[in-house]
Amino acid sequence: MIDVDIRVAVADRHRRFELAARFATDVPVAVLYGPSGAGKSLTLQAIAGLLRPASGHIRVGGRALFDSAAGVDVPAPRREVGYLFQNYALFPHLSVRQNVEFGLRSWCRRRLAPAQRERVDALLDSLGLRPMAGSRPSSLSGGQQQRVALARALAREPRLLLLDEPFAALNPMLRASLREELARIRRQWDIPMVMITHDVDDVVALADAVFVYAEGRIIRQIDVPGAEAREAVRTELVPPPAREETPAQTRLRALLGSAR
Ligand SMILES: Nc1ncnc2c1ncn2[C@@H]1O[C@H](COP(=O)(O)OP(=O)(O)OP(=O)(O)O)[C@@H](O)[C@H]1O
Repeated sequence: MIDVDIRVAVADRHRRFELAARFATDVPVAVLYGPSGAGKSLTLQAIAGLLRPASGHIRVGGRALFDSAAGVDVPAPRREVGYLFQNYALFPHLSVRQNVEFGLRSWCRRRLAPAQRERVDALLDSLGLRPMAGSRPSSLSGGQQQRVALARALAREPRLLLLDEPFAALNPMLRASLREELARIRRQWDIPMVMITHDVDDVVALADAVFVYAEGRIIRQIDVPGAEAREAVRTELVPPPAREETPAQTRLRALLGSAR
């Protein structure tokens, strides 16, 4: 179960944004969906421990990661939450294997334990990365880089995986195959996921519940209880038909037309 109820304010010199996100779910794949700038990434950052809410709580599997009333704020590295960033954020000077092993090493523990080595090998195999384990990320395709980032996020045995638009940088054909791969990986490693996407096809393929954002709030929850409900979500998420043209729009269209 993931249980989030947070209020966060971010501001720079010119603007301020307030997020008040609240959702609780125990589905395998929860999707955060909504327009750009609605507060989805800030929600993931707060869950990962990269952004401190002003108040509220974040609980994963019954464990409090943040609770302002109880004074709990578990540091990011101890949250056991994997985070797959939009741009993968791989280390360019490390090989594929070193990237995957990165989170398992520390300054005092240079060698991996046998169980950790086994997990890294299993992840490299499972994601088809073994042949390129010694290569640098720059020599890999976008889809391969995405798999390295996924393997790295899974290597530390997270209790929850956060994915911020994991397919955004990929071409449509690759997206379709990586969606299937992600669904398989999720089942194989049995890890719940919270994923941001703008792509209704991602929602249809993967989501068990959708939380719809607008202007810093979750305005709607759509449950996807089974395979037959999947396609129905598409119609729920399609934007409403355009409103009838206003008189001002008609004038503008006429002006633009006559200017040609
Ligand atoms: N440090 C900051 N200072 C000021 N505003 C910020 C800061 N970080 C984020 N914002 C603003 O907060 C709002 C929500 O940002 P967020 O990244 O959560 O949006 P999002 O829903 O993930 O959008 P997208 O789908 O485009 O990634 C945006 O308007 C963003 O510009």
